[in-house]
Amino acid sequence: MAPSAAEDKTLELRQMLREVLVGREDPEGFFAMCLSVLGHQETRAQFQSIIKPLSTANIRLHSVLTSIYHQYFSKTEDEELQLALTLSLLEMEDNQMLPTNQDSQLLQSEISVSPSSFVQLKSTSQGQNTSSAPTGSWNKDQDTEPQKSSHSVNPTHGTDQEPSSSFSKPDTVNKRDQMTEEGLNKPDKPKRSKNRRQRRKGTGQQLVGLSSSLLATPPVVLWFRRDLRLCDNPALIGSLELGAPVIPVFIWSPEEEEGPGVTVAMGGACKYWLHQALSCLCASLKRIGSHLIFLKASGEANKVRSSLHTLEQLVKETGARTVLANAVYEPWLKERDAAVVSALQEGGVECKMFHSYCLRDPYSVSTEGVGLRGIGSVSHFMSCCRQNSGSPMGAPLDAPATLPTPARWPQGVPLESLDLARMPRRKDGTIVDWAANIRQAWDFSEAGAHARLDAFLHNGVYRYEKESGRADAPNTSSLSPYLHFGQLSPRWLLWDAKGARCRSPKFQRKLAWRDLAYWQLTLFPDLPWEPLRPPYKALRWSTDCSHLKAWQRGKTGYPLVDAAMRQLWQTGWMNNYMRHVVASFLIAYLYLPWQEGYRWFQDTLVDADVAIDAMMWQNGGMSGLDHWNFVMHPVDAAMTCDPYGSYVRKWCPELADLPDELIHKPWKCPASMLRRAGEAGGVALGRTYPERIITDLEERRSRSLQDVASVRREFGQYVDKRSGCDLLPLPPRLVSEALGSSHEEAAVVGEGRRFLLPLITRMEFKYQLEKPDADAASNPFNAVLKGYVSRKRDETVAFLNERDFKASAMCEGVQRRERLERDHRRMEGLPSTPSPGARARRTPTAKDRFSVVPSGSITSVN
Ligand SMILES: Cc1cc2nc3c(=O)[nH]c(=O)nc-3n(C[C@H](O)[C@H](O)[C@H](O)COP(=O)(O)OP(=O)(O)OC[C@H]3O[C@@H](n4cnc5c(N)ncnc54)[C@H](O)[C@@H]3O)c2cc1C
Repeated sequence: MAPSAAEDKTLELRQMLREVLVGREDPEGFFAMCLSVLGHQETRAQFQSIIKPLSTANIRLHSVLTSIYHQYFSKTEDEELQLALTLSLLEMEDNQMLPTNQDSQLLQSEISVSPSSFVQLKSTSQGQNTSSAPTGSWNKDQDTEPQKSSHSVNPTHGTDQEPSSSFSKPDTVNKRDQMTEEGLNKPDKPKRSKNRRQRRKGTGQQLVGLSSSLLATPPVVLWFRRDLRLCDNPALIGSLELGAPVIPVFIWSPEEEEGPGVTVAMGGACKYWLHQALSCLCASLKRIGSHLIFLKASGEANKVRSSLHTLEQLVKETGARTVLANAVYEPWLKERDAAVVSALQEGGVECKMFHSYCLRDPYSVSTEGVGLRGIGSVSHFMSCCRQNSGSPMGAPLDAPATLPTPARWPQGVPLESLDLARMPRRKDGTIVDWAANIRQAWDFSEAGAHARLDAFLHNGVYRYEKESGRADAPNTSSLSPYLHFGQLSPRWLLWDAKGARCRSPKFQRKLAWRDLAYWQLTLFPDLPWEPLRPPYKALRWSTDCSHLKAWQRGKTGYPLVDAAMRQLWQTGWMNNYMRHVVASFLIAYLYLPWQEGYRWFQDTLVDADVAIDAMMWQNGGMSGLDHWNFVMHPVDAAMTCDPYGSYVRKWCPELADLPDELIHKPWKCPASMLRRAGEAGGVALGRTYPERIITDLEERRSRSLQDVASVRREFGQYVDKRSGCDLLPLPPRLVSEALGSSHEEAAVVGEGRRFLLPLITRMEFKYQLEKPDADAASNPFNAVLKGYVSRKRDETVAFLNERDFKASAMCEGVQRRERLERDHRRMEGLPSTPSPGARARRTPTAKDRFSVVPSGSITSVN
């Protein structure tokens, strides 16, 4: 009887084990191979039996492999598995799990871009999309029939073009080596990713090389937008599958990006990044024999049509019959894309969109079967994804080795003429190079993204779970700008994060946060400017421009806030914890409207992202779907994020000589200490470093709470009488999901009756509603987060763990000694000693030295 497929795989892995034994493969590579061939569950079940022969042949190797296995399937696995399932990652198709040595078979089998990556703009349900996915395939028979020195194939695909010319099989090895040199294929990857890379190559890298006769076929326009990469780019691979020359273009259309409201979609820092990223992408395309055409959206007064107009001209000029792109999800851009697709298709041009910007297409996420309770939290969002798991997202795709070029390139404009990296000129004609520090801080290329990812997975990720808030150490990935501009796909990131030696569930969850933001934007297109909770629109916000300016420029007199705002100004970035600190300061202490913070971030962040930024500022501004359950104190927060003051020393060098204990509160320094600090004559508050712009922090907090209580009372119809929660007017899409009706029906129902949903609401606000004039100090749910509380808690937990362990070890030792003593006395016929249980005991209290009884209250951060 022929062996089953599963037996085949096990056999093959046993053979591979020999390679490990003779040192041709390393243990990690072998383990990665098992994961890749057998999948997660099977590896877990079978790995021990596969490596069993080693337990006699090479015990050391056996124990190394066993420890890799145990490390991988550690106790955090369940959480990870849950996340992966949520994101449909584990449901990959079999042909994506083929091992390295089946690559050659892949050449002959159908190669397709993951169906789930295709998004049809006209349809609303993901299910419909899959059926019409682009399914370029290789003709097996022709592929094996060499024509001169090349293989000839006849690609068939879902478009009305049927190119019949021949392909030449490319020298993928050389090309791949070349790519590796350029850093695109991540030369430093640990061995475990090698197999994955080769597998991805199977799905994309062989799809290259055009013979000259094919150049006569109509070209494909590959429209780059926020997917400025070669790796894991479904539209790029989709264009290769069509077997035609490819014209990569980028169209700059600022009005379309901006949409209908005040989104500041492309601020100065982002434009600068975009300029650099485009230049890098162009260089990468040149390395694979292609080119990037830059175009400015042109034409009609009706701005919604300007990209369309440019594309129509391009199609006319080049004779292209197909336009491919990866979808973007801002509602106004989706609308624009829908108009482009339908107009082009009316003109006989096939137009297809692929899905890759988020892990889940936000338009496919539904609350059906989950309900609306807890909406706005990432847990609720993940439940929605789990309950309504869309198509599997498949494995990441490798970059192609070459890209077929057209016989004649269309006319483009120089990148500089898009005016993305504009530098003002001084009167004397010299240029104000405001981006010099940004240039120094970042590598704008796709290779730079991969290098950062690798660096993070080898280093920062080990501290991510506990110390991602530290501002003085690079414990987070800093990948946000690359994700924003699509220089790194979230799928690639998640894939690598899951395959890394140290896997942080908290980090992987961040990608769900990212998806959540896009989902919220699709539900509430005015998220960037309109508070979602109606009462908070009426809050008494400050109009003090001097406060706003001081905040923007890092001159508030609070070193932690100033350091973060200066880091933002100089490098275009700060970590998540610091964003919370400065946002809390703006909103809870300065009473400035969150929209000001949002707009400043949009202008200065290199990762400024309309969806994420708006969601976070809405939440911080108390009017989002979720409420931050904390307010960061501008001084105490430093205990968590900058305990030794090194972050402040870096960004506020004028304070560098102050001692650690006082660097976050220079106003507490004795005058003599200030005078002595610093080389250039000390620190002079108000001169070399600003005085605090506000000093009455506690009072301001109280007023902020009282203001909230007052608007919640005034707009009582938006407060649930029973639970005290804020009520949200539901958008039609959520109503329809809740009622199980169509959007249109829901809109009709909604017109007559507004549906209000209770939202997660800060306990502090609920209490304040009952005692509107109480001050913040007397509110038992006071949300101000004292940095040291969480640190102290961590230390207490660590201490208890250590003590518990030591205590139990000591106890065991004592018991053993007592047992031996008892046995000895029995054998010697001696009287037994009194049992320890008979001794008088006293319950330990918190006052006892080294007591294990924890004391004090603990405030937790979400
Ligand atoms: C007021 C405020 C505004 C923000 N504005 C933006 C913004 O414009 N653009 C932006 O990308 N992030 C924004 N964030 C979220 C977060 O601060 C950044 O994503 C993060 O600091 C980027 O650093 P990192 O890549 O090292 O993150 P990591 O911790 O390494 O996380 C990895 C990735 O997960 C995503 N991510 C992390 N945190 C969040 C989050 N809370 N919500 C959604 N996605 C998240 C990002 O894409 C990030 O790159 C904002 C947060 C706050 C509090």
